[in-house]
Amino acid sequence: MPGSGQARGAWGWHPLDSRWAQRVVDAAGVVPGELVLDIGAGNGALTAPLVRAGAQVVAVELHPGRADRLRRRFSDAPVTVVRVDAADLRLPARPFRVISSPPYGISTPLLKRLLSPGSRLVTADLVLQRQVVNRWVDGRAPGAARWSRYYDTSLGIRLPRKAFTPPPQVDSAVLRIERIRKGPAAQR
Ligand SMILES: C[S@@+](CC[C@H](N)C(=O)[O-])C[C@H]1O[C@@H](n2cnc3c(N)ncnc32)[C@H](O)[C@@H]1O
Repeated sequence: MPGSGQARGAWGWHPLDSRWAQRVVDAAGVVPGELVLDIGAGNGALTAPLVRAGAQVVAVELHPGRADRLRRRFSDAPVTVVRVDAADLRLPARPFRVISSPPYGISTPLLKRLLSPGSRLVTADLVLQRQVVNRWVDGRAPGAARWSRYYDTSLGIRLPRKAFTPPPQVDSAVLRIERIRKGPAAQR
């Protein structure tokens, strides 16, 4: 499969209700001017409250129609829309945050990428399947021995199924990741 986003069914989605999107952004505590990646931005459910919070947003969206709609919707806002597979995303060279509700099917490769050596990730607030969040919080996720030296993980807000339309079959929560120490390449 050329990119995880092109897997069968990857375009099926569960957009976040705008009130829940606002809660996710409020809980993340954005400081105006921060660089925030919204990965799998869809129609901009999280992008909109991020803009209101004063973030400089990079909205990553692979679907061509959704990427076009994002460009039109946020043409007057500090939003850069990037149409790319999240698996191939080039990470910013300066410190950045991620606040996103990505497709659940790409959670693991996305997290591996964000936590890879040299990443300037400062925090991530990711809406994920609750089981996946538990694995990351309990230190059972792949590569924990390495990344847990540099990052803390914790359970953020829990989202009821009705926070999405249509409601998914699984429970969701925010996985909060915070850098505690600079990684080897980031120290240079
Ligand atoms: C679960 S939806 C969430 C949309 C939006 N963040 C929200 O909360 O309403 C995930 C989005 O990721 C996009 N997507 C799917 N695979 C992708 C990939 N590999 N790279 C980037 N975006 C992808 C889908 O088109 C969809 O818009």
